[in-house]
Amino acid sequence: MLTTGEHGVDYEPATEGILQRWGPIQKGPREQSGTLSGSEGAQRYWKFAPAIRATQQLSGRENLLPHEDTQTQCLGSVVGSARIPSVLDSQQWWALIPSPIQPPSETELCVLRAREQGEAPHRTPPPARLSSSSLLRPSTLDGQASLCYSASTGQDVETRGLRKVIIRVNQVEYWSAGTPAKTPDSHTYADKEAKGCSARLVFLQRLSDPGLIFTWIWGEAGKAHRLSAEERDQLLPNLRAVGWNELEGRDAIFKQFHFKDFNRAFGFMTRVALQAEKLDHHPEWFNVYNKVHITLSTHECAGLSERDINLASFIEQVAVSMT
Ligand SMILES: C[C@H](O)[C@H](O)[C@H]1CNC2=NC(N)=NC(=O)C2=N1
Repeated sequence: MLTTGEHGVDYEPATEGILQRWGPIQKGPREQSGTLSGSEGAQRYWKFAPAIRATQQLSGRENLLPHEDTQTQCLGSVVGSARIPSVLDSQQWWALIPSPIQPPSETELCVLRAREQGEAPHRTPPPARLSSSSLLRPSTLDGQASLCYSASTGQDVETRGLRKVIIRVNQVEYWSAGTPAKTPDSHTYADKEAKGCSARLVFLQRLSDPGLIFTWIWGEAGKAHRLSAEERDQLLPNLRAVGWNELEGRDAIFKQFHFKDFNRAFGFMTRVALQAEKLDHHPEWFNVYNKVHITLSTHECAGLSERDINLASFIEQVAVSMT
């Protein structure tokens, strides 16, 4: 849908909450939109208006003036854009500009469809070339949230281009204070007062870094609960589509993974193990040579909980990056 902006130039408004491919991140000094003048300025402003507005929404700051001098690209959610201190100047702001050129990839479409069906995990895992994908969603915070991500190479996240991760809970910014020299590979936000708050996550990365995958995982502060029939209808189809099956006689899900060799199988298990420990949620598994069989269930509630769905989704992403 095209909308006519204040300056009479058409632009496509951003649709909040929908995963889109973003164009170059435009870096610029803080400026008021009033300093933009002439048709070219207006055109550029309105072309970028959705992203700029999203930036304002998120940052609570006034307009940005984008200009093109960076190779950096980003995939993200239209939940907005992020205030990203650049390497050069921590006071600079960044805007994420949605690219009108590239249509969404099949994977993104799958993610979109999955989201439409209730924001369940990936239907199709992201291919290696896709630099990012996400279970990103504005969500209700239940006291604790974890953000984790994995990279397909052993390089640390900083060299892979991640600059900043921001989570906002009720407009308050968490996890973004300062410019970390190296972003840790997971964050946990925990606040029992935050129950029922809405939270959003924003991230950036360079397009040249394939395989860096983010998972946005909502943990639970309280006791795990067995998924209701309704929750299962919503969450399980996407996992079934990628080979997870419910066990008979036990409330658990199961999948067999095959890798090229033991190295990959064990690398996969190592990464899953580290994440499992972080989440304090552990798989039951079996490995022989290149095969890994995994069963997920939550002991605490003697059945399937959202923790299993989240862990399965993480496991999927790791498995894809190993093949
Ligand atoms: C004490 C510890 O937090 C619990 O035993 C955790 C550890 N890992 C777990 N993993 C699984 N799959 N289910 C659990 O209930 C569980 N509980």
